[in-house]
Amino acid sequence: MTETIEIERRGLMLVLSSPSGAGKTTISRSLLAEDDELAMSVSATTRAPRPGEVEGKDYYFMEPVDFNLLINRDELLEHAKVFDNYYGTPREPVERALAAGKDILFDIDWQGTQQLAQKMGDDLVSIFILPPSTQALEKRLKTRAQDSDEVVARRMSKASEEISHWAEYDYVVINDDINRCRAEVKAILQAERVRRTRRTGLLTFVEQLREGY
Ligand SMILES: Nc1ncnc2c1ncn2[C@@H]1O[C@H](COP(=O)(O)OP(=O)(O)OP(=O)(O)O)[C@@H](O)[C@H]1O
Ligand SMILES: Nc1nc2c(ncn2[C@@H]2O[C@H](COP(=O)(O)O)[C@@H](O)[C@H]2O)c(=O)[nH]1
Repeated sequence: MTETIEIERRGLMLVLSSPSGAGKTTISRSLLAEDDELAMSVSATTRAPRPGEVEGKDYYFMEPVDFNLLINRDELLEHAKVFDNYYGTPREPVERALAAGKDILFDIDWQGTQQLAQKMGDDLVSIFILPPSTQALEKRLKTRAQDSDEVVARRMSKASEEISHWAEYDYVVINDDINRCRAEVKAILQAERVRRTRRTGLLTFVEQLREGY
């Protein structure tokens, strides 16, 4: 029987950004369902819950005054105003997961990604998801049927501005076919996990190899 060699490594932070409706939530759910080493960062937001959204699973929903408290106590790793609401990443769960060697998935906008990139450096791997066309994007937002016409129109009006940040990301994936898109994101995650600089156990392993073990 072949022995499986596990090399110790640091956890990584995988960020997905896109214009609203391009498919981040869909891709995230599917990755999480089949990957035990990956945990989702659950954001805090002042947005009202959509039908079916669960407190503590989809978001921590809160009043602006409570969101401000998190900012003042430095309990958010990053935060931003997106489409008239505030969103932020609670610091403690991320630090705990990274310390346990888990990888963490973030569904955040370009402002949050810029803040995390400054703070976390090489631990961050960022992917920008593009829709196949503007028409497809609008259709997805309408078919999702969870936001009012006004909200959909507002998000569409911001899509071009969001997309203008594509070149700030490590990878860009087009979500035309969901299976292919998911496979590409999975391949990026797999490759980043075996990046030499992340594998803290490699030095000892190689030294032992060279000593004849
Ligand atoms: N490749 C695809 N083809 C067709 N529909 C898709 C595809 N990917 C996602 N969708 C659908 O598009 C809608 C929007 O997807 P999703 O909610 O994942 O987007 P999002 O990027 O998370 O949006 P937001 O930023 O608003 O949270 C959903 O109804 C989803 O089922
Ligand atoms: N900077 C951050 N952006 C976030 C965070 N959580 C979500 N988001 C982004 O907000 C928009 C809208 O999300 P929705 O759930 O209301 O459709 C989307 O682009 C998310 O990526 C966060 O913690 N920080």
